[in-house]
Amino acid sequence: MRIATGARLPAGAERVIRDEEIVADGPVLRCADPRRNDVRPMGSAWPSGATLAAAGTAIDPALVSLATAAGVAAVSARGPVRIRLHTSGDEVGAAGRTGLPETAWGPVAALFEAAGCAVPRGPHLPDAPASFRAALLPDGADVVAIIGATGRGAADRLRDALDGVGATLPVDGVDVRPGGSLLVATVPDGPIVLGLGGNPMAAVLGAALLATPLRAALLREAPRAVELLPLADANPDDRWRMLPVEPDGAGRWRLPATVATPHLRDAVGRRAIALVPPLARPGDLAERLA
Ligand SMILES: Nc1nc2c(c(=O)[nH]1)N[C@H]1C(S)=C(S)[C@@H](COP(=O)(O)OP(=O)(O)OC[C@H]3O[C@@H](n4cnc5c(N)ncnc54)[C@H](O)[C@@H]3O)O[C@H]1N2
Ligand code: MOO
Repeated sequence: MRIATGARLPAGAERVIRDEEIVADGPVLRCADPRRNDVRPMGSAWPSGATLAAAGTAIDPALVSLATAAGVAAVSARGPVRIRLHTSGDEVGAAGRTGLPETAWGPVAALFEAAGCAVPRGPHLPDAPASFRAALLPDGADVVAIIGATGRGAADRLRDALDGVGATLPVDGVDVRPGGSLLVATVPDGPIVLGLGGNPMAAVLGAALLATPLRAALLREAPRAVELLPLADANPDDRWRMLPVEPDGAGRWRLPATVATPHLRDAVGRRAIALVPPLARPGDLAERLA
């Protein structure tokens, strides 16, 4: 009897032989190999009760497909991490010669979104204590991220606002540049607060550094190995650097010669962001952050 691939086994049949394995001998169909059998018994892919993905596995399209194949109609999941993202500073977005165009929210949001986070836009925060105090109020966001105001300048109200709500700062600056001026604070009964350096490149690189570990910690994901990129160029700097990088087409990754922080010129078209060790030489490895 002829059946289509994937059809149910007809009642009484014992074997399924592929069309190309069959030799027709008049009305009789013969199979050269007597062991050949293409029946796929129900439940043969994995034993009943098997764990198909460990707890803490990130949900990706393959996992959704696998759950569907296994007849699993619902899974319980954590996330996505909700990051309310604000810009700050009186000069940012202001009209006239003192104003600067706002150029950091979009790329920072894109980075957090690429890491699987939901990124609602918070209001722009003028340099006034009340605006920063309001931003720290809980509203269901897991994280409040603020671009700018990490510094200790007269206009930087974030630290005062954090003091006012009794926040602690587990991270207050990271020895890496650019973008090392970032801070991470926890507010009692409130959100986690990220302060990202205000220069757009600093904000983007700081977000790249924090996005994946933050998501992994908040969602209690199973730890995963980092991705390492072999470098095509040296890092002459004796400090850690975060840099937009691009493949050289021969298995290594090129570093930009310079990185300006007030704009993203040196990030345009770059396929990854790497954390490059001090004095790295060509062939050394750098962690891929994004
Ligand atoms: N006395 C010192 N001042 C500064 C130093 C320093 O070492 N000593 N470091 C500079 C560096 S590097 C950085 S990064 C910043 C970090 O300070 P903040 O995080 O408080 O950043 P802001 O002062 O708010 O902004 C810095 C710069 O970026 C512009 N900005 C801010 N937000 C945006 C936006 N959304 N779009 C476009 N541009 C933005 C802002 O106008 C400032 O020009 O501290 C430096 N100062
Ligand atoms: O440290 Mo700033 O973060 O270099 O631009």
